[in-house]
Amino acid sequence: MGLEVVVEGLTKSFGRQTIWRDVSLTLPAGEVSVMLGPSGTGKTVFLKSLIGLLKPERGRVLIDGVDMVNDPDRKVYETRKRFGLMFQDGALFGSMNLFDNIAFPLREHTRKKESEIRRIVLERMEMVGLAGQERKLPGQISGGMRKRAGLARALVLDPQIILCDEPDSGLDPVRTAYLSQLLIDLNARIDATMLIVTHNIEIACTVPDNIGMLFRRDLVTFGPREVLLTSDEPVVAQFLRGNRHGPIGMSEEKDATALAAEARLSLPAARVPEIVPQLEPSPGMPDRGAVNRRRERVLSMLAQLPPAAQEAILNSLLPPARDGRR
Ligand SMILES: Nc1ncnc2c1ncn2[C@@H]1O[C@H](COP(=O)(O)OP(=O)(O)OP(=O)(O)O)[C@@H](O)[C@H]1O
Repeated sequence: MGLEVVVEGLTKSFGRQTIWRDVSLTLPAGEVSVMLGPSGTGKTVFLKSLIGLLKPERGRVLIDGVDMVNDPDRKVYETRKRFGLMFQDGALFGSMNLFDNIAFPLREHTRKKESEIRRIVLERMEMVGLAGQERKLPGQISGGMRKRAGLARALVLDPQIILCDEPDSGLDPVRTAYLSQLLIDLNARIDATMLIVTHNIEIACTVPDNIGMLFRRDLVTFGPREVLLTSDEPVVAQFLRGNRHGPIGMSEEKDATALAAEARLSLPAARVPEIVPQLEPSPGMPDRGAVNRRRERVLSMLAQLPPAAQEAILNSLLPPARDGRR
């Protein structure tokens, strides 16, 4: 099963620019979480801090007893091997074919025989729908295929935690829907803890068990998906609706004058997305182990959640009616 990731009081700056401060959250073991946030709010910096590639000034990131911020490099390096990382562009080597790209971490970090490497690489390529494409170069395949190749490479060392940085960037809506299903199927198959950074509302509404959001140097919220999806926080509502009106501006924050002018206008209400059911694994896939664990966890915290989130959670636990509605 995946590992729990506990983040406590994390603060990161570059020089005088504070990226975010005092961020605390727990990625529950084996569950899928999404981190939302407008461009430039430090989502990628957050991912890099989890794996110890960037060092926040304050706070801890605890994974199986190792603190990725403060422990010696040797321990951090060992724990990093338990992560699988999927970067925005797949981060493939352009001169290597897909097989060699995906085999790279195995050849670099293990002493496995070539026959074993071949078995693992072909299995992971099959998992992400790339069977038969081993000899293609990254330049000869589509962006979506490159992303799936990046995902296959992230899987070869059997990671217990998978971090995906904007897996949907550059994909059309149909390919994004396939990718969402692939991420859920993957979670069902390997039960890894997953954190996906994205701007994509479709992914946020259908894939994760938990959702968080970074804005203006703070973690606005992190918790069961129903909390953010029913939130009436202006920044959350604006982000979910993809609306110009609200605290998020072109350069991340609007100044007080612009906000006051907006408040004086009476603006048409934008469409509020409904809570849609979370994706389930494809037919033939195992059930997700995370579902039962999450149900117990969320029910134990129910009384502390806002009323709208409580209602949405209880509705989601009801058996579907004959017409498929809850
Ligand atoms: N190594 C670095 N040195 C200095 N500043 C950095 C460094 N890495 C990131 N930053 C700054 O940190 C801020 C957050 O960047 P980050 O890439 O994490 O944002 P993001 O939320 O992932 O954005 P996007 O959604 O556009 O990818 C930006 O202002 C960026 O310029």
